[in-house]
Amino acid sequence: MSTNPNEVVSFQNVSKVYNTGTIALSQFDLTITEGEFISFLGPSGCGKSTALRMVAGLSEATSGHVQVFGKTPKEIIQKTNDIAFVFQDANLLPWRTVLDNVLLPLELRGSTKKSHKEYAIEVLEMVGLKDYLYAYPRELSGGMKMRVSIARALAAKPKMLLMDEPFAALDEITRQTLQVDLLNIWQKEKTTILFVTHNVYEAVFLSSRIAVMSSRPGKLSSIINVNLPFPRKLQVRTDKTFTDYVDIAAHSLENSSIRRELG
Ligand SMILES: Nc1ncnc2c1ncn2[C@@H]1O[C@H](COP(=O)(O)OP(=O)(O)OP(=O)(O)O)[C@@H](O)[C@H]1O
Repeated sequence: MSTNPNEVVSFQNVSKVYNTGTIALSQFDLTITEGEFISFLGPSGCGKSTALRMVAGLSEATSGHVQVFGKTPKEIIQKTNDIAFVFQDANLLPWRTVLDNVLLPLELRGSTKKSHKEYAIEVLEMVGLKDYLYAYPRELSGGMKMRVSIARALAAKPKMLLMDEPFAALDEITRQTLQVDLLNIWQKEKTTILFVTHNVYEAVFLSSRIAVMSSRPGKLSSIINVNLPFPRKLQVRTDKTFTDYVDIAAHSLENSSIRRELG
C-alpha cells in the first residue's frame, strides 16, 4: 500500500509480455501524484500506450503491480467514473449530435439526470463548442472532433484523464491551440493527466513532469521535472529555459536509444 496520501498511480516493478513474446515493459517503476500533468515520452514501440492501458485496466501486468487510487485498475474502472480515456481518434458516433455524443457514456451508465446535461453543455462551452451543441460530427473539423472527445471525457467529472497521443493527427496550428486549451482545462478542473506523446516540444510545453522511456523492452529512462510556471502561453517556446528543457528531453531520448543499440 502507498505511504503517500497524494499518490494516485503506482507502477511497481511492472513487466508486460504479450502473447507474441514481445516484451513491452520491463521492471517499470513510477509513482504519479494527484494533480500532476505527466507525459510519457519515448520512441515508437517503447510501451507508452501499454503503460496507459494498464492504468485504465485495459491491459494486465504479466508481473508486478499497478495501483490506481489505491485499488486495482479494474476495480476503479468498474465501480467509478474516476478515469476517462481520450484516444488519437475522436471515435464520435456520426448519427448523434455533439451534445448527444458527450452524453453517451453517462447514458450507458444509466445517468440521465438534467444536471448531467447541464454539465455536458458547460464542458462543451469550456472546450469552445457552445455554438455546436446540435451539430453532427460530419460538420466538424478534426480539431473540433477532438474537442468533443475531450468534453465527453470530462463530462463524467473524472479525477484522472488518460490521453494517448490525442493531437497526433492534427495540423500544427490546431495542435498548439488545443495544447493551450488543455492546460487551461487542467488548471481549472484540477484533474491528474497522463499524456502519451513522442513529441518533445509537446511534452515540455504541457507537462509538470516527463517520464522518458526507452524501448524494447520499455523501461523508464529518466524523469524530468519541468519547472516552467503555469499558466503557459505559446510564446514560452521561444524562452531559453523552454529550449533548455527541450534539449534535456531530446538528449535523454537519444541516450535511451543509444543504450538500446549498445545493450
Ligand atoms: N496487443 C498486442 N499484442 C502484441 N504486441 C503488442 C500489442 N500491443 C502492443 N504490442 C507491442 O508492444 C510494444 C509496445 O507497444 P505500445 O503500443 O505500448 O508502444 P508505444 O510506445 O505506445 O508505441 P507508439 O508510439 O508507436 O504508439 C510494441 O512492440 C508493440 O508492437
